[in-house]
Amino acid sequence: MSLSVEKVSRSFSGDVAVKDVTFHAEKGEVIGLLGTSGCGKSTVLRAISGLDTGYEGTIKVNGEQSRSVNKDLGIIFQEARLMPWLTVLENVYFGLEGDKKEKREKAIQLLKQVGLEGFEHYYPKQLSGGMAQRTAIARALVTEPTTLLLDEPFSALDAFTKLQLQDMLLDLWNSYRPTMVIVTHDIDEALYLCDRIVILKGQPGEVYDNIKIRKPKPRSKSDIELVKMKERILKALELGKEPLVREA
Ligand SMILES: Nc1ncnc2c1ncn2[C@@H]1O[C@H](COP(=O)(O)OP(=O)(O)OP(=O)(O)O)[C@@H](O)[C@H]1O
Repeated sequence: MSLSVEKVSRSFSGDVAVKDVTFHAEKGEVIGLLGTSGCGKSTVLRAISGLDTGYEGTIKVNGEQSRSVNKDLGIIFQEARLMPWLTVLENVYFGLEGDKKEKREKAIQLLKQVGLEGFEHYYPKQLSGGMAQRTAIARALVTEPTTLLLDEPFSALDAFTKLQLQDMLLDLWNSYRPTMVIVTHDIDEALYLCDRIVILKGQPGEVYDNIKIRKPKPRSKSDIELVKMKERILKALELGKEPLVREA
């Protein structure tokens, strides 16, 4: 098991934000954490990342208990969070250790893969939102993490750029095969990218449904099975209180 989240609960000042959240990912599996605003998606992701350690329960990444920020993890946020005084290239290799020439070569290769060849010496203020996010994705992948955590990575982008970056992420996943957890509000995005969708619901947020998607990728957005799953997810987000399925 590449990622195991077992009965994770988190309270803030006595208020329970998420309760007994459990799900698992095989190596290279792409998990979508889906749910309405405030149900605790980012709270769960922060616990997995090791940025937050105040939770109850157990999280294991590659079999190891995760209680601190881990080199095996790459994190991508909604905003690119680049360092403004560094170039695109320097931002990408900043966290790498070792020989400078090798670091630069690795970063240049990643920048090529995210479509930023020729922009290596730009500064963040010269980039569009999509270019900044491409840089952030290159930075997260340059260390070749086994696990990539993405917190609403495309939600600040325009619709067209978002579709382009979803395809780019699929290509990168094909090259590096990290296990991924993507927090999103966007059902279409989850159905396009994910092998499993975990639906959180309620306050405190609990796992309401856990749907395995066996369709090979890339997928057609009008695929009839995916359309049916979308209906199931919409229903899950609107109706009912009891969990449907713990894990398919
Ligand atoms: N550091 C914190 N201190 C206090 N409360 C917090 C903290 N982090 C999260 N919460 C609370 O936990 C609950 C879940 O928040 P979280 O951001 O995880 O939800 P979310 O599903 O990611 O929401 P959104 O989709 O709007 O980003 C909310 O009620 C939020 O106010």
